[in-house]
Amino acid sequence: MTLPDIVFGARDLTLDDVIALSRRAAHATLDPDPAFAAHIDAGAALIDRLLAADGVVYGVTTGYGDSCTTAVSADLAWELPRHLYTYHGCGLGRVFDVTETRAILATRLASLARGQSGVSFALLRQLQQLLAHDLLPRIPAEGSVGASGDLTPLSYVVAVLCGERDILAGDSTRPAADALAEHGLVPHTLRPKEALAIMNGTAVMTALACLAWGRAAELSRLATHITALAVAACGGNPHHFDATLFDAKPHPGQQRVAAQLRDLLRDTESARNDHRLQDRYSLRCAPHVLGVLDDALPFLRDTLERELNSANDNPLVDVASGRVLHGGHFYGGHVAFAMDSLKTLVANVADLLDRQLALLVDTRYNHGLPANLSGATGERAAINHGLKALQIGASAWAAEALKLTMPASVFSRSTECHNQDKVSMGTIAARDALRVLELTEQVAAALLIAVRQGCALRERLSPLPLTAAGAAFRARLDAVIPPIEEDMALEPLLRVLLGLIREGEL
Ligand SMILES: N[C@@H](Cc1ccc(O)cc1)C(=O)O
Repeated sequence: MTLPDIVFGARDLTLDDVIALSRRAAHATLDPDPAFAAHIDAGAALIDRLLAADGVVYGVTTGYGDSCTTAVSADLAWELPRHLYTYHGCGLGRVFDVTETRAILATRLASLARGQSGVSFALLRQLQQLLAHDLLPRIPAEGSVGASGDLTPLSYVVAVLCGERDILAGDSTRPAADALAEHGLVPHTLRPKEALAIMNGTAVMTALACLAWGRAAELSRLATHITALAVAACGGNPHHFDATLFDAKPHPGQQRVAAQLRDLLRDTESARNDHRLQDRYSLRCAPHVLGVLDDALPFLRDTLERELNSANDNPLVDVASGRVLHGGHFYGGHVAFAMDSLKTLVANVADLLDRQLALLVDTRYNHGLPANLSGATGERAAINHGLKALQIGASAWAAEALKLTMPASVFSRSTECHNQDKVSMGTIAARDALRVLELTEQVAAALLIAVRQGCALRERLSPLPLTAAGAAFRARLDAVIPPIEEDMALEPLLRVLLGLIREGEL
């Protein structure tokens, strides 16, 4: 199968491009137009010219950050970049997985391809080659305050470009030098500003944010489908999602969720429930919970795509005016806000689904279904406990997700001798968001089992109010989830479902 090309330099990148590259579902290339290479090299040439003319360029002939008042002599300027990535080699924590690492490389390349970072085309080529050959730096996840960019994690990218440190190799690692040589790549010789240009930006948090956004969008759709089956299994009321009702409070995302529920649930007069006109909130207000996420996603996409397609290091070069522009675009405040918001929105989905499960297993609220949705009958019912532990597990995962919603951005610390005295913590927010997504996907996996079981049990009592689309989703679940008559250890099934959720196959 030939993969589609994503041509860096030819157009802006989308979130979907980053996701595709992270899954190796697309191939990274550089714009072959010689004008692109010339445009990039013009930035590096400007640094050379300024250096020759007045001898002082920040981060080239000076120390870094607070050390910018320390002069570096011309003969040491070429050694300086190696020191930058070397002293930042202090990351800890888990190591980013292959998907995250590919997204990080793609995100940094997108930024440098703007041509405002004063780097050479050869550096872009080397970065593109890492992606093309799937040579992925081993990057520890912790140690960035998210302003000054993701200095420490990105130092691992620079090191590998130069043939130092390690790349990922299955469950292990191997020396980058060997891997580069195997692919006929020569370690890159950094020009004076190049290490700073790679490290001094928001690529790690932005890459993680792109992946988180994709998973959240997927989850929003899945949670809506789960809700439809939860309403059906619980003997709930499809009329809660009436179109006229939702026109009265027309948040577009909320309306989309309600419309999707109408698409899945049949609201006939006979489906109306005379003795219980109003269901509990986790069913009745599902569009009001899921709709907030759905309404936020387009806005968050805009924010993240702007960051993705920005020159976000410091200093920047403006070739047209021949100026070096000193600023703070490495500050990831927008990504921090996006991820702090996203994790709250997603954790609310975990909570909603957990509450739906609590209704389904409880004979006081599930309107006629057996306790814990156990399928066992007769004498055997006494020893079977059905989904009792699954509900406890879902509550544990939901609680852990909710606990992680503390905003990261408010924990700014003054760092680096008070040069970086206000920082974004965007990378921590993005890592939180990914963890919250993981936990919420676990809750969703539990609900898939519960609604599949609940629908089968409800059908013994009355027909399900499902449309063709609703029935098709139910059939999809029936194909992967067995009915649970006798108690079973559900971990293997949960892991299969998690895989399907993450591949977007439900
Ligand atoms: N982010 C700083 C540069 C910097 C780089 C490395 C450091 O260790 C500290 C600071 C700036 O551009 O102002």
